[in-house]
Amino acid sequence: MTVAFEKYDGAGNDFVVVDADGDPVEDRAAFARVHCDREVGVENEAGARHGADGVLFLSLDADAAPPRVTMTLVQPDGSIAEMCGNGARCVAAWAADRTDATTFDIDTPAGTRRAVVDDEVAVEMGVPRFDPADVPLAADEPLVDAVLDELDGTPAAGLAVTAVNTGVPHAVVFVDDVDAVDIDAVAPPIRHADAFPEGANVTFASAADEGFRQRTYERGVEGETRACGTGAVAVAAAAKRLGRLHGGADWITVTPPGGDLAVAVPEDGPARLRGPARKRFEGELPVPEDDRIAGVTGEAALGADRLDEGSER
Ligand SMILES: N[C@@H](CCC[C@H](N)C(=O)O)C(=O)O
Repeated sequence: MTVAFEKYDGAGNDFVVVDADGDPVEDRAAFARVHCDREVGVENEAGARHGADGVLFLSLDADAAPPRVTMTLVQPDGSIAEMCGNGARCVAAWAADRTDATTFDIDTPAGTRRAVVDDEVAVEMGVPRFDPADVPLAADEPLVDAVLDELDGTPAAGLAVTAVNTGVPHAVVFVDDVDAVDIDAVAPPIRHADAFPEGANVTFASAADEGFRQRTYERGVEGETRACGTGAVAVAAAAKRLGRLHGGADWITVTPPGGDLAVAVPEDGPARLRGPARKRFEGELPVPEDDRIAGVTGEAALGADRLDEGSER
């Protein structure tokens, strides 16, 4: 059995998109594990890049005003993310490709988010939260620019971490140069720290001309992605809290490896995230049974098995 899919990306954060209305995928976690695999997953249009940062299962109510989309992001390890900023922007682009509308309400596990499509896509991201119960954080006080003793003896020792929830938990670390960070070594001890009972995405930021450069190691992907929207908002929110935002501009530029994102974190309202999002290609994908796809090589099955090991938060 196969299912129709489209591939979208938002500033390089890429997703397999499946219309959930009438979709035959019963085991969504198995589907995501197999097709997101960066070695053997879905190929891009040039055959140059495999896999994806997640699968968006979407249900569109085009008759609502504005049209509504229910969004479920299943990550490469099979977990469901409460929110995804670039995913939400891809959702709006997907809905705009199917309707005459330019404004959409997107229902996510983190709440409903309003998105507007023009030459780019802007999405409302909620108010960043620092309270320990909201992150969540195993602490009585917010974790702001603090060194965690539990990181002693790890490659992350001595780094100052700010914890913030921008729909999902982020640990933000400001460094002099994000490109100098050995992210696969430094991020995992923070991502799995006891301070974060549900784990955390780990976002590194360094000051740039009009904002910040960003690199994020994502929970659920268990690796670095080319962009992360909740991470970009986390950088701006943490920078604001720490007095690192200068100039008073409404919007700042946050630049992950995949392209520029614009972020606003006003005093009195939800954060906003703006940037490119577009469809790349489409096709049909086999629906796996028990993490295996009939007719796909043993290498694919090995990839799926390997990802099983990382499926716990
Ligand atoms: N790439 C996303 C974030 C997805 C969620 C994250 N991996 C988690 O499990 O918290 C974004 O653009 O925000």
